[in-house]
This record gives sequence, structure tokens and C-alpha cells, in this order.
Amino acid sequence: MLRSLTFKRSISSKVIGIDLGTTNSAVAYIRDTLKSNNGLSASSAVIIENDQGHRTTPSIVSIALDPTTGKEKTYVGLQAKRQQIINLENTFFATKRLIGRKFNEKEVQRDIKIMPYKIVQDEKSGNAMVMTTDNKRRTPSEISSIILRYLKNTATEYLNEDVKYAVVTVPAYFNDAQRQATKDAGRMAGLKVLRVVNEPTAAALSFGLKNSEQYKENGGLIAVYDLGGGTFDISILDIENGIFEVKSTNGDTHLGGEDFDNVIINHLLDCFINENQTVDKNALVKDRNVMQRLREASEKIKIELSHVSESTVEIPFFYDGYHLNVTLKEKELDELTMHLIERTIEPVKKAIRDADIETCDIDEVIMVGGMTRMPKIRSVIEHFFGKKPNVTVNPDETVALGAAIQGGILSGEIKNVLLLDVTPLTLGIETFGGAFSPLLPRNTTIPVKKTEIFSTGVDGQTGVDIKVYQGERGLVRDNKLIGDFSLKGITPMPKGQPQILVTFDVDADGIINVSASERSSGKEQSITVIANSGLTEEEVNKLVEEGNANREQDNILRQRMDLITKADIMISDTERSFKSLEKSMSEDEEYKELKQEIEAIRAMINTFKKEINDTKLDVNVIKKTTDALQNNVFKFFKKAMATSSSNKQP
Ligand SMILES: Nc1ncnc2c1ncn2[C@@H]1O[C@H](COP(=O)(O)OP(=O)(O)OP(=O)(O)O)[C@@H](O)[C@H]1O
Repeated sequence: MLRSLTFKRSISSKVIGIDLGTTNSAVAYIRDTLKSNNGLSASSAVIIENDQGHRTTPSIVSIALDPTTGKEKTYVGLQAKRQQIINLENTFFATKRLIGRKFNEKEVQRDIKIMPYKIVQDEKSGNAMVMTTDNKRRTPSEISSIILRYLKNTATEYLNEDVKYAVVTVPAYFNDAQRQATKDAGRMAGLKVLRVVNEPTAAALSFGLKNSEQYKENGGLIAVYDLGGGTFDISILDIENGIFEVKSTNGDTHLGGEDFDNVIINHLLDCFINENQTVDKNALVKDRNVMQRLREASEKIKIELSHVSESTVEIPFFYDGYHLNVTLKEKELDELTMHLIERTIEPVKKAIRDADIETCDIDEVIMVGGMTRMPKIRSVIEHFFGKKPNVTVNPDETVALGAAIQGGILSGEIKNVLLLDVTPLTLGIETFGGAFSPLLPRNTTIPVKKTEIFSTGVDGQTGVDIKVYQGERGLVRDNKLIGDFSLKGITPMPKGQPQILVTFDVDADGIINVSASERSSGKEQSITVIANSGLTEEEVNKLVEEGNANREQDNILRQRMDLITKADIMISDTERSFKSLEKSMSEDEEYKELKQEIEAIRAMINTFKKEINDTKLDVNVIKKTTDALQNNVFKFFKKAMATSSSNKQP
């Protein structure tokens, strides 16, 4: 947290808070501060309305050619939404689902089929990009930067000062790639992003400060259930006396209102085709304009059904001269989308488990994100937690307000508040035999710096490859490689002797920096794990699940490896020492016997190293034999020393 205090206030030090959402974005700032006796004011963070007088801005960008000037014209927000009717293929929405992702990720491939705009691959990085009809490519970060610039200008005009600093929110389960890409977007928008804050944490900050008196004395555990347009997050926080400590977090970076809309789209399509069987469904779904009308109607009826029990979608002359007229009941919608609602429960259970608490320990469940207005979601959550969720926060605004509060903390406008967030996945490196050596378990509080000492596995090794992985499994082959580098120039030494210090440094944005150095040679190398291979949500969940399921087996394998490595180092040491006795003791019978024993154990170790997965080979034999050998060798050395000193006597 020191880092946050070192930010110096400059001429224009206003730090705005931005919720960069999949569907809607919002910007907020700190208006009143230092009002109450604990240094906080209940109404300190406020939303800034945009130039249309709206408190949120659709996260949509439309790029058009001005026919009079021939120049590109960019529309943002509501104006861009209106362009969808006439310029559909150049109107980009929900691009947050693509940010920091590779083109060939499953989620991207799925979106290609349903998005009216083109999604292409950047040949160099393999990342997903969007393309306008004049074949110009833009990264999702560029699209986000246009939205961020619009929000920056909104704030600049309202505050009448040049706004340079911002805190931007991201889903808690965003990986490095997605976090970096979001920071890049801020930079492109001319903003210095002082902090990337997790959305549910920001929501908790806003909620907690509003209710600071309640949480002052005894504190409380709160769960933030955040289901927005494109992502789902769950975070468990402990709030006490201005300290907001995230206990655990989980989620799904590709689950949100868009998925609910897609289910309704398919249902309406089926109804339409049933009614009009001569219509070619394949041709219909290829018609991007028709599909866009269906998309809008689907979202509209979804929202309506949060307030009424039945509604009708009516689109005259929808396709081929046929009208679309479908009535949908709230109950039907609940059934159609139950599988999506259920998908949020598993991450909730995991977060509770990771926080090491029981469901009944939660004092308050805060609902954030537009989708939590759906009555069925509220009732499922109420049933799960056994208490009514708190719906007093504004689900569209609370994240931006929390971001502004974090901005206020960084600029010094808000005092006595400390925010402690966590890493979503376990981080570690590859060690001997493909073992995963974790340095930072998931849900470790950030910022964090941790160093561990490793060594070499081969005599005379002058370099090591440091491979950084994220995941929950015991072997790296089952986890995700997120970056690697080499440490070269190590002074040649027997294996096990060099002291290689590996340091993981995760900053408050959740961005990882890894460095390695060797003590005696003083060589040092480091990398920032950059956005080149982000984990997909499914990969994340799979890693966590597999990690739990295979923990026992992985532990056994790790213990085997540890035993073999120790024996290997011991034998190497003994071999070396024996060499020094070769001249004086080579004719000694005991020496010969021990030498043979060493060779036999060396052969056994080599076999075990090769067959590490074969649990039929009992590693305890290695332990017993090397222990016995060490004993005998020790005795023999004593004898050798005595012989050599008696030989030296006059
Ligand atoms: N009354 C309602 N009932 C059901 N869904 C709603 C309602 N109001 C808004 N939504 C849905 O909420 C979603 C938008 O929520 P929100 O603005 O919180 O998301 P976001 O911040 O843009 O997304 P994310 O946090 O996932 O990046 C949309 O899918 C929208 O259709």
C-alpha cells in the first residue's frame, strides 16, 4: 500500500474512476471529502453524466466515412448505438470479450459466429482484432481507448480541468494479458492508469464506505456477486475499520448478459422457423441486419421480463415478408437460461471454500451488474446463501464509484482506507522433472514480493531456464505457461550448489514480474510476464478443478521427485569425495565395495528418474539405501583420515 501513498498530487490531480464495462461504461469522481469523523463522506463519490445527460455510456464505437470530407468519423456511446441500424458491420460492441485474447481461443471463435462485425487474427501476435469494411484492423484495446477517451473528455468538460489520471476497473478473473491490454487502452486514451482495480472489489469499496458506520466496530464478511454484460465475478471480502481485505475471488470472464441474449435469440429464431417453415434458417442467420434486430429485441424482452411476467416480441416484416410475433413468459425465460445461472454457482462455492468460511458466515450479499436485476437470479442467490441479497446499491454505477474512491485513496483525498486484493491463480515455476513449484498460492494478497532459492540439476550447469506457470496442478504440463526466460553465466559448480534466487513480484494491478539471480556469480535476469498467452476462463476453471481432483496424486509425485533429487545430489557429492581418495585407498577392499555400491545406487537413481510416473517403483528403497550408504561412507572417511594421519607420523 506504500505505493499508493507515494503518488504525488500534481497541478491537476483529479483521479477519475472508470468502469469500462462490456455493455455500459461509467465515470465517477470524488466530490466531497473529509466530511465525517472517520475521514469519509457517504456521498463523496459521484457519477459524471455524459454529454447526452446519461449516467452510463453504451460501450459501443462506430466508425463511418464522412461522405462530404471522405474522412473517418467515430461515434461513441448512444450515437454509436444509433449507427448500428445503418452501419452495422463497422459498429463495435462487447469488444471487452475479445480484449487480451488470442484469435484461436474458443471464446473468440464462438463470438465470430454471432457478432455482426468482423473479427480477425493479428498475424504477429496471434491476438484477436476487429476489422472495418474498408479492411482497417483495430485491436480491442484501441476500441476501448476510444470509449475511455470519450469518458476522459466527459470528465474534463464537467470538472473544467484537464483530467490525466484514472483508476480503471477489470473483472477480478481477468488474467495478465487482459489487464495489460486494458492498461494499454488507457494509455492510448491519454490517461495515466494509476491502478487497475477488480470490479467486485470496487463495488465493495463503494458499498463499504456508504455503510462505514455499520462496519466500523465489528466488521463483516461480504460476498459481491457481479454479473454484467459479459463477465461474472464473485469476491469475498472482510471489511473492518476501513480495511477492505479480499479473501478470495473466482469467476468466469466469458459469462454475462450477452449469453442470456443469445439464448433468447435462438429461442425466437426457433419459434419463427416453426411458424414459417419455408424460410431458409441458414440464409436468415447470415443476414447481419436481421440478426441485429433480433439481438436488440432479445435484450429488450429480457429486461422487460424482470418487471412483468409476460411480454411479446413483435417485429413486422422481420424476414422474407413474414412478421415475428412471439410471446415469452418470465417462467419460460427462467427455464431457458437456468443453465447460465447455474454456471455462476460453482465459482461462488469455490470462492467460499478458498476463503475458508461457511456460506452462513457471510453477513451481506451485494448484487452488482445489470443482470442481477433478473428476479430468478436474485431468488437463486437468496436460496443459495439462505438470506436476501442486498440490492440497495445501484448495480450500474457502484463499480465506477468504487473506482473513483480508489482514485481518491491514491491521490490522498480519501484517508484511512486500505484495500487489499488478491491473485486469482497460483503462480510458480518449473523445477526438476516437470514439477510445478508454487511460489504464490491463489488468493495471495497483493501487492506481494516473494523469493525462493532453487538450484541446478546437473554438474557444471552454466544456465537455467525459468519457466513461469499459472495453475493448480502439481506438474507443469497440466498448467499454463505464461512466460519464460534464461539465466545465463552461472559459474560452473556441482549440481545443487548454485543458489538461484527466484523472485515473484505481483503489483497492485495484478501484473506479474519475475526475476532470477545466482548468488555467487551475481548474474540477474528478469521478465514482466506479458500479455502473450492469457488463460481462457475455461482453462482457469479446468486448472483449478483438476488441481483439486489430482492433489493427492500430484503430492505423491512431488514427494517422489524430492527424494530422488536429494539422493541424486548426495550420490554426486559422494562420487566427488571418493575421487579424492582414489590414489590412497583404491586397493582397500572396503573402498572397492563402497564404490560398487555407489555405482549400483547411481544406476537405480537413473532408472527412477526415467520412470518417475511408475509408482510401482518404491522410492523408499532409494531413501533407505542412500541413508545406509551415507552412514558407511562417513565411517570409511573416518578410517581413511586415520590411516593418512598415521602414515604421516614420523
Ligand atoms: N432489468 C434488467 N433485467 C435483466 N438484465 C438487465 C437488466 N438491466 C440490464 N440488464 C443487462 O445487464 C447487462 C449489462 O450490465 P452492466 O452494465 O452491469 O454490464 P457491464 O458493466 O457493461 O459488463 P461487464 O461488467 O460484464 O463488463 C446487459 O446484458 C443488460 O441487458
